[in-house]
Amino acid sequence: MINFKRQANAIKNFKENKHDKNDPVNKINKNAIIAEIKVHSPKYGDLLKNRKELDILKIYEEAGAVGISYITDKQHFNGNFKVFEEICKNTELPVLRKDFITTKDEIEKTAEAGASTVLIISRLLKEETAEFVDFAMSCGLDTLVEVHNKEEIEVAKDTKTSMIGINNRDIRKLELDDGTVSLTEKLANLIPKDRIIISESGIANLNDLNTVLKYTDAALIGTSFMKTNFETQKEFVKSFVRGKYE
Ligand SMILES: O=P(O)(O)OC[C@@H](O)[C@@H](O)c1c[nH]c2ccccc12
Repeated sequence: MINFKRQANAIKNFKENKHDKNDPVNKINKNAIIAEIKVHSPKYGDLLKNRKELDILKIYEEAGAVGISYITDKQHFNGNFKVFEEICKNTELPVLRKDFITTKDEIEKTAEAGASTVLIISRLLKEETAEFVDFAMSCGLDTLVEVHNKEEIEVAKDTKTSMIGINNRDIRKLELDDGTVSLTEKLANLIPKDRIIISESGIANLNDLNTVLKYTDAALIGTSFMKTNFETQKEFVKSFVRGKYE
């Protein structure tokens, strides 16, 4: 039986369109969207705006997201590990932990929290990237290895990671750049098709989404989902999942 709490399985299943046709949400799902509960961004400041993370989680679930992402980094993104644990406990969707992880202890902690996937940033871990992927897999986690240029794709290809994420933003600029989806267009063809390819960051509208999904299996979106207000958020996310504005 396929374990849908595993992010890589969930995306594959989504793509092959094998989801339960009787399920009213899945029936109309078209695009595999990992929705990020992003409470703060270095560029826009507070994105939560008095809402509750778990309420946003419900909205993302109801809108048909294929997975959830949460940034636990406190310094730049005001993340909170306790909130991350709560998110993992309160959803059947696979949850991705985003942080600037450089120790194996943090990977173990991620697995213990009940996450599905851990982000491994090749720019940070360099020649240790493959070892961190192996370690995360031995803890029962899926891995998303993040890349931003050709050299980093070479590093990612030398690992056993099931998923490779092209970050359209440059993490060295800590999100003060807008990111450009043309980076996905440029780099995606360099990644072998046996890996699940995810386009991350700077996806603001359906045009951007359609562009990246020509080359990738899934898209990871935070800021533009968080910037819509609570009342319209579900419809907005749904429009990305369905690939059309209603
Ligand atoms: O808010 P955006 O532009 O939709 O991006 C989401 C996500 O890709 C971004 O938050 C991110 C990508 N890689 C990271 C590494 C650490 C912290 C955050 C990130």
